[in-house]
Amino acid sequence: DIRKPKNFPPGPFWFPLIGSTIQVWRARSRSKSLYEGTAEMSKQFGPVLGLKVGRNPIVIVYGPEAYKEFSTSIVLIGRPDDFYYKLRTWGRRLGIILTDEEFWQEQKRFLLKHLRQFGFGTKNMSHLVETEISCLIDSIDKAIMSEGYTIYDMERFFSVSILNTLWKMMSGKRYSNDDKNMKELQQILSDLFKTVHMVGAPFSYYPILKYIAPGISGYKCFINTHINIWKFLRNEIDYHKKHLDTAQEPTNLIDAYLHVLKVADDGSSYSEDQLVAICMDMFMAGSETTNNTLSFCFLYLILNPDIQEKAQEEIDRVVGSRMINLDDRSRMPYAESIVLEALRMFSGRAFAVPHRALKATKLAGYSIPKDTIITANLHGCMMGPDSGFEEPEKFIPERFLSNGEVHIPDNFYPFGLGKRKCMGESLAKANIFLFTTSLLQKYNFHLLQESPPDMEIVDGVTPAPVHYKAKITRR
Ligand code: HEM
Repeated sequence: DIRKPKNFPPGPFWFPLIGSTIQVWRARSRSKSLYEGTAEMSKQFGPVLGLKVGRNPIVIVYGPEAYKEFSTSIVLIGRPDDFYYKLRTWGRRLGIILTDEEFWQEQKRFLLKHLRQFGFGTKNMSHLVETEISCLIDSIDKAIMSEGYTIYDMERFFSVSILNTLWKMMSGKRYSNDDKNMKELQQILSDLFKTVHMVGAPFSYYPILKYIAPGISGYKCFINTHINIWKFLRNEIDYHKKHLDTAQEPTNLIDAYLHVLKVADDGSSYSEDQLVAICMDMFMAGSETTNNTLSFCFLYLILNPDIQEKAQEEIDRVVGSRMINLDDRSRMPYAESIVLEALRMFSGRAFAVPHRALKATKLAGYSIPKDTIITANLHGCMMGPDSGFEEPEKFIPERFLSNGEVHIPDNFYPFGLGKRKCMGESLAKANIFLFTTSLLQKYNFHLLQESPPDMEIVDGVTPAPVHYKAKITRR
């Protein structure tokens, strides 16, 4: 314990070499997930928890007050060396150069400007999502036709459609709902997210595991996923390079980037590797998050038919049978409250993307040395004792309504706060709103009596409900 930095946040004893790994591992095994395990530790040691896993000091904040101070700090805004912590070092060795944080601001500005140009956060985004919904509805209608109902495995129900809404802006391309390659790629990504964790993976803390237990430590899965996604992105970028016409206005982000690359100075942050890195980050950040939030949403909808009915009453009254678009959102507070409650259910089981201290600083009066990794267990803000949400485990959309209008409490930050706030908030919310309402407009979602959903949560980079099925009938 003597090696703890002075005034470091309180936490369990640090053993030589392994730090507090055993205590974290025990807490996780007791409560079945890392978010619940570290929530227990935060109750014991306080809202700013000091840990050490392997060689790495890690601070985990819990609860609204500590979270606000952490995420609005102007010092705690770095990312770990590599985006998903030590894991990415291996990506680099494989030739996958990842987004360097010095360049991030310039790249982020570029990304936001151009994604907007291709539809992000604009009216065009509504059309883009509507196209995907129409395709999904066509395939459900076909499946329902013969028997009058269909049964879907909800784990991958939305995945290709959701990725398309992002990929259309990034690459100008969409994939069919049953595209085998895309389904496979997403399955690989989803497997990785279940094997590793936002705060790292066993092999990132104990490199020896790569050699003695490549399977169990998640190492094999990590390498396979990166190789597969990297190959996919490289092919995509090569295709764009081959067909690039600089005389034409670009119509997607990859082309816009390649245009800039042609005229960029040597000293700028633009490079082809950087483009691969951006695509990789967007691919990783943008699909599983929204997909899993929708999985939580539909799980609670099939468990609560009365909530489906209330949403359908609002849809029928406000929209009728025409296609729903984003302009309808302001007139549909009940549907909007379902979106917010689904986001609470997802992020209440998640950790924020880890940050790194750019220099030594203070947090809640404790000393945080330079390069300490800090993350937030969002359970504290969404479901914890200080969250302000009553009966937090229950799906109650009405908690976001006051006098019939949407009311968002102060400590509700599913997309983070401050400089490192999520870039995809508008797309994620648009997708969750439009997919949920458009499907409820046409269908009822039922519990499958013979295989009721297990209410366990799959722990990992992005939490998800355990695999469940739903029976879908026309309304
Ligand atoms: C339900 C869906 C989503 C949730 C709950 C979510 C949540 C978050 C959170 C909590 C962060 C970390 C904030 C921090 O570090 O303080 C984040 C970062 C990020 N998200 Fe999302 N996100 C979602 C969807 C998306 C989508 C659709 C995209 C892509 C368009 C996206 C792109 C990003 C990026 C690029 C970052 C890193 C930003 C940076 O480092 O500056 N996210 N997200």
